Amino acid sequence: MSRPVTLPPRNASDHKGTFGRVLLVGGSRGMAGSISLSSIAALHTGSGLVSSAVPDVVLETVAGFHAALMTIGLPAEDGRFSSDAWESLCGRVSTQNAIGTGPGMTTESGSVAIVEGLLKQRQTPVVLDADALNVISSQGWLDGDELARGKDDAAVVFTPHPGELSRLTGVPASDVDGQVRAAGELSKRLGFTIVVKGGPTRVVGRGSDDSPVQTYVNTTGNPAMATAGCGDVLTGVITSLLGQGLCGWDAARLGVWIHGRAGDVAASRISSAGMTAVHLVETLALIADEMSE
Ligand SMILES: NC(=O)C1=CN([C@@H]2O[C@H](COP(=O)(O)OP(=O)(O)OC[C@H]3O[C@@H](n4cnc5c(N)ncnc54)[C@H](OP(=O)(O)O)[C@@H]3O)[C@@H](O)[C@H]2O)[C@@H](O)CC1
Ligand SMILES: Nc1ncnc2c1ncn2[C@@H]1O[C@H](COP(=O)(O)OP(=O)(O)O)[C@@H](O)[C@H]1O
Ligand SMILES: [Mg+2]
Repeated sequence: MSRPVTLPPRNASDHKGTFGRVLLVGGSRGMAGSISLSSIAALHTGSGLVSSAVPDVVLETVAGFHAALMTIGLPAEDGRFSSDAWESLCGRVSTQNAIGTGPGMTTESGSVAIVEGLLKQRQTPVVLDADALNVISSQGWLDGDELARGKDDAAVVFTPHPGELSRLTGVPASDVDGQVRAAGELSKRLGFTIVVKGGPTRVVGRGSDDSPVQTYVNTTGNPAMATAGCGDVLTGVITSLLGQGLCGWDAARLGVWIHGRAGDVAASRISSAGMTAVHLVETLALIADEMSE
């Protein structure tokens, strides 16, 4: 198996705290499934403690998807985060080993405040996906270098699909090479790791502060994964691996590898046309040990 990096084996003395406390922030009325998939994916790839912070109106729905999940209801308006949601969330940020945000959260004012708050803090590693990326492009936050990460700052990982990457960089989704180049420039300028999703997925970033920006081409995954929610699952996987102590570059490479591997196993056990993101997230639990030494 050509895993890009491995996790250490579990020791007899390990406890849930050993494997990280992570938080997934997102969802809205109508898109409660997205952040639930991310959260369950984090549980199924080894995180010790997983919480979902969601608009209060969808708390019961999200909690009902998985008994091991903890849920935090944040202030909501019209089914989505209201502008004071960040105020309720910000005190929890430093208690987490990693945070993933974006799936299903819309780009309204409550989400803008959450994404801004998570980008301004530099202590907790973050994964930004879906509407979190759409907020960043609509606000023009990548225009300057204000968000650039230094060597003591926690990792930032972006997980755009080609449509989201086009909004971030202006390079059309049809220009795959141009998108990877633009992601490389962004990564070099800001110090982020960028997952350019597709078939195949590429990870652009650097392993350490002094190494140049590199591109890793993933070897797993298939078009059976072209079904709603498979990207939401990836958000949770990478968040989980950051929470287990991997750097952005390693978490993203191992994350896309195990995610694609689960997609390959699910497609062969179910069917290419019939597998869904629910099958994908269930399969992750069956094969998660393939990430370990
Ligand atoms: N169960 C749930 O709750 C789920 C909720 N979800 C939530 O829905 C929200 C909207 O997210 P989204 O990704 O569906 O829509 P959007 O950001 O408008 O992107 C689509 C645009 O990009 C373009 N595009 C070009 N190439 C592409 C490519 N390879 N892959 C994908 N797109 C590609 C594409 O072009 P076209 O298809 O027209 O060719 C189109 O113009 C978000 O909050 C998300 O988290 C989902 O996660 C699903 C499960
Ligand atoms: N043809 C394909 N080959 C390999 N992987 C794919 C293919 N189509 C989709 N995927 C994978 O599925 C995921 C889709 O992500 P995304 O578009 O964000 O979905 P969603 O927002 O519905 O969850 C990505 O990880 C992508 O790499
Ligand atoms: Mg997505």
